[in-house]
Amino acid sequence: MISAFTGTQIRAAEQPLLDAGEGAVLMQRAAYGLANAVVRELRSEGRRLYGSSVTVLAGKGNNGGDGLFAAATLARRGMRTTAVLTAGSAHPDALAAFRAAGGRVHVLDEDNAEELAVLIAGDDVVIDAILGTGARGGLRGSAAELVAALEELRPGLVVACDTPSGVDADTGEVHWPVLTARLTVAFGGIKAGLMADPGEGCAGRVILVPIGIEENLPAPALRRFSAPDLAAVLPDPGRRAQKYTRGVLGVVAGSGRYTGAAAICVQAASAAGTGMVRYLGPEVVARQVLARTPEAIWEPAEPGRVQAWLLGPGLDGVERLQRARDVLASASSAGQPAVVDAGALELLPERCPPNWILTPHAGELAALLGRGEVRVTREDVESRTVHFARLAAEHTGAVVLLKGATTVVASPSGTVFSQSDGNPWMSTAGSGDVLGGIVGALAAAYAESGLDDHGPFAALGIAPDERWAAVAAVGASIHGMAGSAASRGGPLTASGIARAVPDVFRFLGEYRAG
Ligand SMILES: NC(=O)C1=CN([C@@H]2O[C@H](COP(=O)(O)OP(=O)(O)OC[C@H]3O[C@@H](n4cnc5c(N)ncnc54)[C@H](OP(=O)(O)O)[C@@H]3O)[C@@H](O)[C@H]2O)[C@@H](O)CC1
Ligand SMILES: Nc1ncnc2c1ncn2[C@@H]1O[C@H](COP(=O)(O)OP(=O)(O)O)[C@@H](O)[C@H]1O
Ligand SMILES: [K+]
Repeated sequence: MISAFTGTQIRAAEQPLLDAGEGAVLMQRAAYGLANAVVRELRSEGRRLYGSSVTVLAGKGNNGGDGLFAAATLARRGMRTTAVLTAGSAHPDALAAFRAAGGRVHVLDEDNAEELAVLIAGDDVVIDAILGTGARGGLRGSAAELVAALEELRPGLVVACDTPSGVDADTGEVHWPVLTARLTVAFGGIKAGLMADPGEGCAGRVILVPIGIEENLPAPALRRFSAPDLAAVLPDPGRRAQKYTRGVLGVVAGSGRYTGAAAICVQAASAAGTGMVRYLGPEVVARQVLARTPEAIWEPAEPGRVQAWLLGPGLDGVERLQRARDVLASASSAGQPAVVDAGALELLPERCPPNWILTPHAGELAALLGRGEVRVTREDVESRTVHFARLAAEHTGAVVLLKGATTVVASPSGTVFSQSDGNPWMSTAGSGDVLGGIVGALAAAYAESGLDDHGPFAALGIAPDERWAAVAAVGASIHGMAGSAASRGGPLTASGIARAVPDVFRFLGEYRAG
């Protein structure tokens, strides 16, 4: 698992070493890692170090110290180096080292921000070391002006020191302006704000430089499944598997108006390895569902046994909504997991069971919170994704999967997962229905087994009260990977994402085997 931590957690992990007088050693390790990352990045672009230029934007704290020490190393290796001190003063030892290595220093003031921005934009590399985990709020005054001007000028390779200045390291909230980084070099632990939107969008690729505090780190604030973890947890039918042990998913979706949503989510659930899909809906929709997925079973009356439910995609009309309400009530009393999307989100009881997974986008989450008297807009949710996903999980008692470029999953216990495996082509109609089908299929597969203490989630150290959130995160990741496979850099359709799902399972299966 990829782990991420709050600034407070990282600082607490640093404290014993600071108390032991090792602060300078930590900073040297960070600076060395940062300088090496810049060198590797330049070389990977086929550029020579000697004669290339770098400017470090250095704030007055330790983040600026890291940046100045790193720039001193780069100066010694032949780069033309400049420092812009954004707060007048800087870490004394780091500044001395930088000057001793031959670096040039400018001090940002009220009048020279635009002029400096033009100079810096001509450099090959810009290191953003203005603010790190000690930041309170965003950039202000001349530093804000400089960064805003520089961002407009589209500078060369921007490397953020520990975190892009202006991104809240804990939450991913962004205080504009921010210099969008191509690479962020994080020290000791990745900051949680680099794995949640909108912060993740400013961080570029994130690499971790260990600095010797790792043993002191507590349980992470946020986790992400990577390919080996997915391979380890994916349902793997045993030799004597049969369709009922693989998981049966009941689907309440679609209406005369939105037939496609039902067809797509059933197709996706089938593609994601469910043993059987039972479709509950009107005949006119069922015809389309079966035309696309003849393997599905249409249940016009009381359905046969199911292990999990998916409700909501394309749901509309009084009669259909009442059916969904009845199914939710029986799922609740039977203890069955349910994936609740779109139209069914407004049918939720005040408290949901912890094995229900709600899959709103930002607008739907704002509406959901509004029912609990939290008045927020879609934009509010988009700017504080982790905060509002957690709040909704706390209020509803269910797992909340908030869809987006980065999808955040909050469990009612407070745990947060985040996945970012897709691409912007996936923002297309029906894409969310595919996600619903995938998560529904996984919920059915894991309902019978897999989530107990002998299952693969336990083996990854995921606590019992985090496991349904983990299932949702696995679904989000498979959805993103299928989107990437379907897109290969070009447009895609939701059906194309669904068709690519078996390839993702195959890829991960080979990963497991090899
Ligand atoms: N601890 C360690 O040994 C290690 C730490 N490491 C590194 O240190 C970083 C944390 O360093 P840090 O704690 O010095 O804080 P940092 O992020 O540089 O900035 C805070 C400074 O800026 C100021 N300031 C605050 N907000 C502001 C704003 N909005 N706009 C303008 N100014 C603002 C604030 O001053 P104040 O306003 O409080 O007077 C303070 O002086 C961490 O991210 C990592 O890179 C690594 O080297 C490993 C070892
Ligand atoms: N920019 C993006 N990058 C990656 N994935 C995205 C992006 N925008 C949307 N998605 C994904 O596409 C899906 C869209 O779902 P949703 O908003 O419910 O659309 P619809 O209702 O049209 O199906 C979500 O799973 C979301 O995570
Ligand atoms: K920074």
